[in-house]
Amino acid sequence: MAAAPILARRIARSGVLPLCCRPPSWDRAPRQPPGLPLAPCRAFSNNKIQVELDESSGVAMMKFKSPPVNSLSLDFLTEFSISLEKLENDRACRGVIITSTIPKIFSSGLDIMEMCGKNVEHYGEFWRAVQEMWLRLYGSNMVTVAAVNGSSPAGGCLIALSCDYRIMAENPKFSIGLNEAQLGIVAPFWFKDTFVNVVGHRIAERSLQLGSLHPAPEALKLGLVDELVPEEKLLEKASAVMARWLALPDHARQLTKSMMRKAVLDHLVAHREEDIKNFINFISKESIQKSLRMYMEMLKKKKS
Ligand SMILES: CC/C=C\C/C=C\C/C=C\C=C\CC(=O)SCCNC(=O)CCNC(=O)[C@H](O)C(C)(C)COP(=O)(O)OP(=O)(O)OC[C@H]1O[C@@H](n2cnc3c(N)ncnc32)[C@H](O)[C@@H]1OP(=O)(O)O
Repeated sequence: MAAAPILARRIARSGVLPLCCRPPSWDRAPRQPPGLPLAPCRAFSNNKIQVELDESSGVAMMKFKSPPVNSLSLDFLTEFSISLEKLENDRACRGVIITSTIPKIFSSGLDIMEMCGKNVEHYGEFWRAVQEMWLRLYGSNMVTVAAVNGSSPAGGCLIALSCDYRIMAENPKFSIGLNEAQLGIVAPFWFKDTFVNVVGHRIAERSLQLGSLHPAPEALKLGLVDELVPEEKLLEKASAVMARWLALPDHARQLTKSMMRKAVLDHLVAHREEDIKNFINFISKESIQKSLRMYMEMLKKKKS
């Protein structure tokens, strides 16, 4: 995936500072008092995502911190891809736990405002960033564990589905699923394939057609998440799961993961430009724009 030049152009246009141009990122970990041994921890943080790598375990903790709801805007997606790329290229990093700093929300999915009332160039750029994020996460060599500590609709669910293991807080008020149909839009084939690979064809077909958001206990029954734990135990459990996965030799686990995911990844790589065109045609339709506007209005009314 030769994404670097594309990312660089996008960052330049979006105004988000690339990590490589910021003050040396690995220096931003808290300084140790003199005399104490250095903690084997490196941290970097950008506007919307914070990452801390524990070098002794090889595990990075990635926390989404984009209020109010961690929606996946173009800037967020760019930062996410850059963070994943940095960790992927860091020999000290073998696994990443993904979670959120926002109470009750893991991620609200793609930022609907990025898909409303914009021009064709913007839609193309946005969709390429969505693809890139997924290609990096689903195709990652690292062990990826989602610690889902809040609601996780649509694109948020895709992030969790793209990880190797999903642990969710056992709060029945938190829900997860690919609810695109409820917005009057269609989950693209690679969202669908990722979903099918986790829950199987029948459950995916029913859930996608109904645009279902499954409360945590139901998500567990369907196999959409692997386990539920009390919220306060989520990160501890994620670390324990990570340690179990990291006990295996990397090369064997990585080759197995790649064997399981290759067909789905290759499908998008082979049809990337066509997929972007389809998205642009679809999202530019007046009827789809109207559905999205109505959905946003409904969200706002729900508040008042
Ligand atoms: C043929 C096919 C070819 C190609 C493919 C074509 C199309 C595929 C296209 C797109 C695929 C999209 C996938 C997606 O991810 S779409 C996004 C789906 N997301 C949702 O439905 C989530 C909606 N949000 C909620 O349900 C809730 O906000 C919540 C549960 C996440 C949080 O609830 P709260 O009560 O805590 O907070 P709210 O008051 O509702 O929200 C706060 C604030 O945030 C705004 N907001 C919420 N979600 C989004 C979002 N996804 N994007 C942008 N903005 C969002 C919300 O409006 C509030 O704003 P204000 O404070 O009122 O300004």
